[in-house]
Amino acid sequence: MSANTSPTGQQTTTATSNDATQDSAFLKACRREPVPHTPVWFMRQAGRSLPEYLKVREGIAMLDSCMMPELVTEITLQPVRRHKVDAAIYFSDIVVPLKAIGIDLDIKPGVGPVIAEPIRTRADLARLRDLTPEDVPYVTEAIGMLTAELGATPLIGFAGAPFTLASYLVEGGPSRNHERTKAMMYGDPQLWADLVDRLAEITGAFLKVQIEAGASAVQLFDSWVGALAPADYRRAVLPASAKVFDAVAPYGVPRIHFGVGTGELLGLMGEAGADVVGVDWRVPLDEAARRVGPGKALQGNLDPAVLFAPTPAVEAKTREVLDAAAGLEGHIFNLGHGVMPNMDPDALTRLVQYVHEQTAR
Ligand SMILES: Cc1c2[nH]c(c1CCC(=O)O)Cc1[nH]c(c(CCC(=O)O)c1C)Cc1[nH]c(c(CCC(=O)O)c1C)Cc1[nH]c(c(C)c1CCC(=O)O)C2
Repeated sequence: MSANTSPTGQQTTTATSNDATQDSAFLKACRREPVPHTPVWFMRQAGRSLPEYLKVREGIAMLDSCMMPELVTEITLQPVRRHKVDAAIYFSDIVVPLKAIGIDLDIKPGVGPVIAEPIRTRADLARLRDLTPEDVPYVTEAIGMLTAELGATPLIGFAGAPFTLASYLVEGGPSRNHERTKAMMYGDPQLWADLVDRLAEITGAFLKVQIEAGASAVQLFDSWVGALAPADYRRAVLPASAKVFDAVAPYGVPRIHFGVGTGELLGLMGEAGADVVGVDWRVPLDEAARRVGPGKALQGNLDPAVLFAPTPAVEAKTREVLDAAAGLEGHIFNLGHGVMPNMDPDALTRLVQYVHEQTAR
């Protein structure tokens, strides 16, 4: 590692300045440079299906675990050791920055984030104060430990995008139809715009903390934005997501943008400012590339449920993904959404090996 100067003028020692990390297949693919093999990582690879994860998490609540740097380091490293994936993703959750600024919330096992007092009025907005690095000291500490341990393997930082965070905050928890969220978006456009703008500020600040600490790429999860039509996305969401990407642009680290059911939004999600667009399994990657347009890498997109089929079927479906990606300038292999809790970890390890073998150049 060597010292470099961050856009804020501070001297930092980060993984972004590590030549071996910069030469990794993952970062090369993000930059659309030639790679020795197609890089692979899995959304939600940390935790969930790994017995060693369940063991270290025993008796520790999800949100508490996110604030324990040594535990975060161990959990983040587990899938790298086991599966030999090409990148690590920082173990945390999209609601951590909200908790850090004082929003009363919890992550309920089997349910997801639950907000004690939802954000529904202009007065409620005042509870969404700015986030500073001092609010999340455990993030800086854990990422420092991680980049030292990871060596050449890049660390991906992440955050929830304004729409997906707003949905949890307005609904008060997980939602199938996002009724209250859309009611605010259509019924009080100014309040909605102010809410997502506030969330963009917080999210941008949270990603900056992760990059300053040593993350070499960031992913913005807009998991539930596929619920919107393109015109509504363009008007009510794109400006806020673009603000997040603009906030981290000066660092020059690759920015990945992902959502589920976003086939009709892929072009707009690229326009919001991503360098890499994540694609779920519903759109083949060659078609996704046409929708996104030139100048961006793609990430995806094996249907996670395929991992429950026998190995020959997994390999056949993986081959389809690789064939569709053959003409792309930059491809990062991933699932079309996250690892599921009851997935066989060995199937994931075999999948990494298979993609590496099939794409060795
Ligand atoms: C929508 C969303 C959330 N959190 C996240 C998203 C976006 C990704 C996506 O679309 O899947 C992102 C997330 N959450 C978690 C990570 C860490 C990295 C990783 O797992 O690889 C990441 C990247 C840990 C977690 N976040 C959560 C767990 C499981 C809880 C536990 O292990 O106790 C983990 C490992 C909890 C959580 N948190 C959230 C949900 C829907 C859940 C699942 C609830 C459940 O089914 O139990 C909100």
